[in-house]
Amino acid sequence: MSAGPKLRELCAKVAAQSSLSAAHVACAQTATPSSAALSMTPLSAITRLSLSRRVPGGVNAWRLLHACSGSFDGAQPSPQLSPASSAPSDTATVAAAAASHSNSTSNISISAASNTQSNGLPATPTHLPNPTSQQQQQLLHHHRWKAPTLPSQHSYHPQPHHPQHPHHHQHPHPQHQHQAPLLSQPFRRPLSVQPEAAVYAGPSPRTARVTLRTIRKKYDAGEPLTMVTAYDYPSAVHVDTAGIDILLVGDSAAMVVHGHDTTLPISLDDMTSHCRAVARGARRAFLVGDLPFGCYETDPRDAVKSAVRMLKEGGMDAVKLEGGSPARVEAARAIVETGVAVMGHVGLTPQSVSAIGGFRPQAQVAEEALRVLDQAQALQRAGCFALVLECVPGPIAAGITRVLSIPTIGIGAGGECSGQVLVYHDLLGMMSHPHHAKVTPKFCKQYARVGDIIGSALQRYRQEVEERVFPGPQYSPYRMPEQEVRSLAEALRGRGLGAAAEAVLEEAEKLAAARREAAAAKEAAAAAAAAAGGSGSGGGSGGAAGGAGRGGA
Ligand SMILES: Nc1nc(=O)c2c([nH]1)NC[C@@H]1CN(c3ccc(C(=O)N[C@@H](CCC(=O)O)C(=O)O)cc3)CN21
Ligand SMILES: CC(C)C(=O)C(=O)O
Repeated sequence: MSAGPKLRELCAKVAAQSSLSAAHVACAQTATPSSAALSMTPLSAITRLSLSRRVPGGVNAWRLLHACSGSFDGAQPSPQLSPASSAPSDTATVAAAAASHSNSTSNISISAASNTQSNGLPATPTHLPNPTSQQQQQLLHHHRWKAPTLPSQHSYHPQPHHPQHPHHHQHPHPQHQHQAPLLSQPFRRPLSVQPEAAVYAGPSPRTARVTLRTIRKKYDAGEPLTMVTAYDYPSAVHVDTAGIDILLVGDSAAMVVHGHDTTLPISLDDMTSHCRAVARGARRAFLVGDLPFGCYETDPRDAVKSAVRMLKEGGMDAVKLEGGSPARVEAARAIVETGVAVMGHVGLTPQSVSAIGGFRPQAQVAEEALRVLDQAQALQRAGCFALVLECVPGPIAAGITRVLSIPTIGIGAGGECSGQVLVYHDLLGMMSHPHHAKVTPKFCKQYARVGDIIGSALQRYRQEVEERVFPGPQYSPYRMPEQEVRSLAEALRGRGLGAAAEAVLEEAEKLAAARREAAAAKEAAAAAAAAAGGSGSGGGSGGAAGGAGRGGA
């Protein structure tokens, strides 16, 4: 199955361009019969797949190539190999070139020996048969979820992500997969109509998920726990990829997402919907779903039912409930006894806003502080794995944290808690408009002013549309062959639609002229770069030339 020296040479080029060691790109001629039998992938299939889908950053092409070239050293991908760099798409391009050079029937094989991670587990699919590109894509989807999870780890090093294309991925929830297939169905079932470009699938998961054990280890080691709220897919992706330990689908969604003034109106149905979206976006963080007002207070059995829904329908790992009164402690105990992890919440409990008379700081007198402490201890005895302490003075939080043997997660509770939580929109400065300033609590630090960025982007878009700057030729990608344009114009005239024919011809000519201009500018830039660099890589200008050719009127 020798593919000839040309393919070998091009494979070396693939390795060079992608910062892979040449050994990783094992060509067919070096494969032993057994490894060859294990892993034959027609490169032409990769070519078709990677070129047929215009995925910015070449994410999918990258993954395919990854799958076909064996594993990289160790479990962590090198930055060059992440979709954040341009290397993947280059790699795909060179691989495509290799395929066409060595004719489309050449095979590339994977060295079976190299296809394990440093933990000894298989890294990526070793066997890819010879299906259509669509089948091949599905196959990769299938294999992706077989990626092994590493043992629990403490320190998390966020991997570089493509800035515009954060790792989109479904939530694998491996433990659900093994324990109860039913639980995982809404989150991992591939769409029956799988889209051509699996942009939302992202690279295969490589990081261990945060579990109760991870949380316990961090707590025991005195390392601060991090928690942030998320309410939908993009916020979950952001929080998760930032390496936050715990992702809380908070009932603050009622306020920051739905625009209510309190958290009371949100329903359990709404919350499970938020949870599902979050579960699809998070792959590492421990997921906690807030039980909304009214779904757990009446009876411990209601509490259990609601909690079970949060896991079963919402894909959460645990639930949170507010309050430390005896009835709440009973509810917490009943849920824990059902086998669902519970996070408690004392201090300011926003669901009691009606009784409290506002979102006020709590436990500012000793007697009240002792009551909060009693509640915290009762919740711990009921089996809660952690507690949120909200809006209490730092010293009270410090005392409670010292006395408990489960972690406290503070919000407006000073720096001595075992961890901290903030609302996503608050810390990002999403609501920086003065109107919202009054609903952003004093304890929130704004780490950005994302609301300003969003506002100015939207204004620029509006302006460009109003001035007909957008879309322009650059964002008008769909072409019609010259011949077809002429036929269309003729047909339109035949129907007495001369004005429409004029419009067709004018726009076609305008776009063609813009393409010619762009191609000329690209060639000039390439020439200048070659003149300046001397040993430039001489980037392919075939596309530009083709464009100019097609555009010629
Ligand atoms: N965006 C947002 N961030 C939050 O932290 C948050 C929510 N929403 N919704 C649910 C609860 C409500 N929270 C809040 C909301 C406001 C204050 C606040 O501004 N308190 C004032 C006192 C107000 C009063 O006395 O009435 C303060 O000075 O702390 C505190 C916590 C915390 N949670
Ligand atoms: C503020 C946090 C702790 C919360 O409960 C929520 O976001 O609903």
